Amino acid sequence: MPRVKIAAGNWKMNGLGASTAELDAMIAGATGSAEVVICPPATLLASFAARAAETGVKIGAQDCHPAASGAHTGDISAEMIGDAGGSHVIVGHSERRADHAEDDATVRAKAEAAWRAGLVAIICVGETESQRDAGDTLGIVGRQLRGSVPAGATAANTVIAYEPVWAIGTGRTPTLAEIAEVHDFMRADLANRFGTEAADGIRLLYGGSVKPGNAAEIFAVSNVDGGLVGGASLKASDFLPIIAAAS
Ligand SMILES: O=C(CO)COP(=O)(O)O
Repeated sequence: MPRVKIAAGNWKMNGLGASTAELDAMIAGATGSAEVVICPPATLLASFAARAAETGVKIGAQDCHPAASGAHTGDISAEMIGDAGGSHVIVGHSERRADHAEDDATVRAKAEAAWRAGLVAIICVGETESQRDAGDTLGIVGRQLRGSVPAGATAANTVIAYEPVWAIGTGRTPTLAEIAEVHDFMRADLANRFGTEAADGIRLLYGGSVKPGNAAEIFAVSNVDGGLVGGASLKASDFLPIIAAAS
């Protein structure tokens, strides 16, 4: 079965109440076949989910705690995300791996928490520049995949995002051949673990300096099923052409 492409927006620590106008424009303009997921900061999750209800746009969070509730000041659980109307949650973003020392075991626990709450986990992996320079890209991505993606991953509960750390927010991207190499490798690695059928259904997103000008060529690469977009997902004028490129 052909995989429906996803245009996912990660707003990171950006967005205030006034940004609702951008969400509204995205909802109005997202008319193609792509699945659209917008992940605003937690402060906007419930209001965005209410606005996007009954539209084709889905709302996700950017992180969750592994536990369902408890004494974890400042954290939010996957159950809370679902309660607020979210359907997806990003886990293991490189900014969280770096800023909050999240390792693969933590990311795996967060993905399991997402599933427990009925959310789709968008699990991020990707090498740093020095790891790529050392020729270690596939080793790192393979290790992160095996460590971060829990047993039981299916097309329905999991999306993987390959985000080379050096491409995030830099305007630099790997070549199309380099993206293909990693995505083909990830598909094969998932097939080894979960079987061909599950692996064939899991969407593999590319993230890192996806823009209106490069989205179509990146989304046409073998085993690229859409994008996880940071900066260019904040404005409808940038994100709508990216959604169109995924449609
Ligand atoms: O980190 C990213 C999405 O999660 C990518 O960010 P940019 O699109 O701003 O490079």
